[in-house]
Amino acid sequence: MQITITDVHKRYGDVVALDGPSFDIPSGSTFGVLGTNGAGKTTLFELLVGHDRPDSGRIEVGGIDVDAAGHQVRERVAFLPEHAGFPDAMTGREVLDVHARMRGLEARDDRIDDTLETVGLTEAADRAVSGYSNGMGRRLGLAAALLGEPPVLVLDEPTAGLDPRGVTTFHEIVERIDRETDATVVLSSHVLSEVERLCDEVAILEGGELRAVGPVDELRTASGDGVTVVLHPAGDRPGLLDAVQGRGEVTEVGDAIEVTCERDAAFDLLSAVDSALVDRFEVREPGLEAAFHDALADGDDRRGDGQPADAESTEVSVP
Ligand SMILES: Nc1ncnc2c1ncn2[C@@H]1O[C@H](COP(=O)(O)OP(=O)(O)OP(=O)(O)O)[C@@H](O)[C@H]1O
Repeated sequence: MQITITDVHKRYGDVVALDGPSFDIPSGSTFGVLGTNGAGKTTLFELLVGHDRPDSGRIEVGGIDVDAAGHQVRERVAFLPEHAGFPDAMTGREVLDVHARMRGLEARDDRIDDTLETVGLTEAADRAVSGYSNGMGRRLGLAAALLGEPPVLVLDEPTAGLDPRGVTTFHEIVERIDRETDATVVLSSHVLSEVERLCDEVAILEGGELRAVGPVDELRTASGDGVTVVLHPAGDRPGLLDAVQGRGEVTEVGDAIEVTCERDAAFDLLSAVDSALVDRFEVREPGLEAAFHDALADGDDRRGDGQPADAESTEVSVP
């Protein structure tokens, strides 16, 4: 089921949470929403699942406007919020039974058994949720979302806080959903390797704006490889700046001068400077991480500050 996001704006008081992103999420894809902290990912998801309304713009799920027909959309879209809680005294099976009844699902017992199996909670189904680990709780949340076999599944940072084994289990479940169903899965994550593994396409948000969107393979290739040469000038700094000018992207970072260029141009750059001034090389492989940083840097350039984004705003986990 295709999702279309068109020029969506949302403010909370003075804070602009979404500033007009427009993109399509193809039917049946696994789609990643990436971004810095506060980029607007959760806000977008809250609007997408009909929990909140945009100030302007439009989100359509399978051609239906979420704002105009939220109840129809809620039947099609299941949401795993970042922090899903369950009553401690209930068992996993009881939690799913309540969810199934609330949605008026038929053949509840069979569906619950199947879903418990899908998320690997069959053994723990009749234990109280209070004894579940963090990862089991997340899988129970996913099971609740999956019960009605939704055509759209929205997962907000589904693996945040899970240990490596929990993360792997979650990845395997999402991959199985991708393989075995036609569901459109939309997930957010700060873990770029996770998005690279699971997602066909991604959108990159920053400050509520869309910075990049497209198939993971294309973004990865477009990012290209490159080399950053870090120079420590001794004495003639203007002369060194002159020598590197036009040989790459030149940035002054404290005392250092950093020049980023394509791999093939690195030899010309190095022959233009005294090798004693070269502090180190950083070789960048093409990949989603490079694409992510490129997208944020493009946004900085458009804003005209020319500075790399600050440490907080570029926080991403790259295991
Ligand atoms: N209910 C709210 N009231 C006030 N401000 C809000 C509210 N919800 C979100 N915001 C603000 O809107 C901006 C976008 O927040 P959002 O939670 O959508 O970002 P995010 O990309 O999900 O961030 P994170 O990666 O840290 O979870 C932030 O500046 C946030 O502080």
